[in-house]
Amino acid sequence: MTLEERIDRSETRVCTTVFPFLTNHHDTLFGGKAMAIMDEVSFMAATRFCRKTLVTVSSDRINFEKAIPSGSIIEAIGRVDSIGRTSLKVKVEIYLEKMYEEGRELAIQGMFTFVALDQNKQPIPVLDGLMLDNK
Ligand SMILES: CC(=O)SCCNC(=O)CCNC(=O)[C@H](O)C(C)(C)COP(=O)(O)OP(=O)(O)OC[C@H]1O[C@@H](n2cnc3c(N)ncnc32)[C@H](O)[C@@H]1OP(=O)(O)O
Repeated sequence: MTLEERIDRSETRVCTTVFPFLTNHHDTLFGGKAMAIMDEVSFMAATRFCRKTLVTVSSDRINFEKAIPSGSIIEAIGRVDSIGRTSLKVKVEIYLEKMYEEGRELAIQGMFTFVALDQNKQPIPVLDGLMLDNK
């Protein structure tokens, strides 16, 4: 498998309905809940990519571009964006769909960085043991 194929295969999508337990006093998706969804979907994508123990080390520039009303459907997509030595970055986008209309739009995006750790919680190379083709 090539690196690009491994990235494609590990792309992770999670859909959920914005029910009231996810909203704020504006009746829109609470930013902190959105960030939790983004952390989890990016964690799953990163783990599926390298199958190693990972911790979140940072999140970069999360842009809340559109408010997401209660009662919407959202889809969070996590995809490995770049790979360092012991860390990797995952781009996350959240798309907003209205329940009774076709189409969707990008509402939130951000980047999450994870570090691969060994049993002693020390950073280890992300790509070690992945048997990648050079194709
Ligand atoms: C899934 C979860 O819920 S995890 C819970 C939340 N996360 C945590 O508790 C993690 C707590 N943090 C830690 O344990 C430590 O910071 C560690 C182990 C992640 C990193 O320790 P460090 O001493 O910084 O390790 P080190 O300096 O070797 O850096 C390791 C890698 O992380 C990268 N890194 C470290 N800090 C940051 C940062 N703030 N932002 C981006 N990358 C970073 C480094 O550039 C390096 O990447 P590279 O090898 O690809 O070049």
